[in-house]
Amino acid sequence: MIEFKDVTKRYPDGTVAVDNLSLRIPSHQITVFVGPSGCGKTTSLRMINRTIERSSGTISIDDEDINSQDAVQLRRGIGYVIQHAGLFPHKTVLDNVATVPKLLGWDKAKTRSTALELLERVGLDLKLADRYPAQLSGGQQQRVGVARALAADPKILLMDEPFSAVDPIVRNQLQEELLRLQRDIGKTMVFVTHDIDEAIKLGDNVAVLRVGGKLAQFAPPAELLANPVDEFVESFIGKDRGYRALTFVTADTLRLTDVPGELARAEDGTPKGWANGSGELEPVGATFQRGDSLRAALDAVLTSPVGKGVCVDEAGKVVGVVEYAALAEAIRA
Ligand SMILES: Nc1ncnc2c1ncn2[C@@H]1O[C@H](COP(=O)(O)OP(=O)(O)OP(=O)(O)O)[C@@H](O)[C@H]1O
Repeated sequence: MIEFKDVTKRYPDGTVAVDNLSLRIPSHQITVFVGPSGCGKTTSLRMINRTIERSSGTISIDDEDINSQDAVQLRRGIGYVIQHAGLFPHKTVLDNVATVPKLLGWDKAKTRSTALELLERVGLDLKLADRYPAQLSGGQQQRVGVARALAADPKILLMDEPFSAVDPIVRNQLQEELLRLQRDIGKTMVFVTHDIDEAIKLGDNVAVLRVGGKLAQFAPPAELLANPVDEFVESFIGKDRGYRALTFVTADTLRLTDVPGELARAEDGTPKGWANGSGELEPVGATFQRGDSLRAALDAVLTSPVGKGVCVDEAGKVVGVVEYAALAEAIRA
C-alpha cells in the first residue's frame, strides 16, 4: 500500500500544487489520479518516486516512509512511464527495455531474455527489437515504454498520461492491453490522466482532484458514477453517468426468455439472423454473455432489429434473449 498522509507540495514560487492530500493506494490494483489541467496529478505521482520532493506530510510504501530510503534505490523499485514514452532515441528497442537490468548489473543473457519476454508480454512483434524508437508508431513506443518500466519487476508502476499522445483507436487498444497485463502481473499501479472515461475504464479506484491540489473524491468508479460527492465531481464526470454506471453491473441475473422461432441459428447454435417474414434474415446486432455488463445487454437490445438482445455462451451459442422489460427490471433493481 502507498499511503499519503497530509501531503502538501508548495513550489518555490509559492504555488500550492498539492494541498493536504491523504489517501491510501491499495497494492495490486490500479489507482487513477484524474482532474483538470493543473490540479496536481503529476506532482502527486512524482512525489511517490521522489522525482519531486514533498514540502510536508508523509508518503509511505508498505508502512515505510519513502524519505527513510535512498532516492535512487527507491526509484529502482518503481517503474515509470510517461507520455511519448520518453525512450532513449539512440538506443534500440531491446536496449531501451534493458536499461534498468543493465544498471543493476544483470548478466547479458538474462537481460536479453527478460527484455524479449517483456516485449512479447506487451504485445510487440519481436522483429521490432532492433529498431530505434523513431522507427516505431506512437502506440508501439508506448508499449516499449511499459516494457522498459517493468524490466526490473518493480512492485509499483507509475504512469503519467501514458496513452494521451496516440489516436483514440490505438489508445483503446493500449487500455485493453494494460488491463490484460494487469490481470497477469497484479502490480500496484498509479495512473494519471485528465480523461475521466479512461479513469473509469482503468481504475479500481479513482482519485478526483480539483485545481489547487485538493482531493475531491476517492472511490471505485461505480461509486463515483452513482454518488458524486459534489457538483464539481458531477460535472467532471460528465453526462450519461447513469448509463455509464451500467458498465459496473453484471448481466448475471437478467431474466432471459426462450429463444423465439424467428431467431435463425446455425447448426453449431450460433445466431444467424432474425427472420423478417419475407424470407430474409436481418442481422442479429450485438450479442452479450452472462458475465458481461448490463450496458452490453442494453446495447444488444438497442442494436437488435426486433428489440430483443441475444445472449450467447462462450462458444457463441445462443442461450436466450432478453427483452426491454426484463432489462428495465434489472436496471431498476
Ligand atoms: N516546477 C514548478 N514550479 C512552480 N509551479 C509548478 C511547477 N510544476 C508544476 N507547477 C504548478 O503546480 C500545479 C500542478 O501542476 P501539475 O503538473 O502537478 O498538474 P497536473 O494536474 O498534472 O496538470 P496537467 O494535467 O496539465 O499535466 C500547476 O498550477 C502548475 O503550474
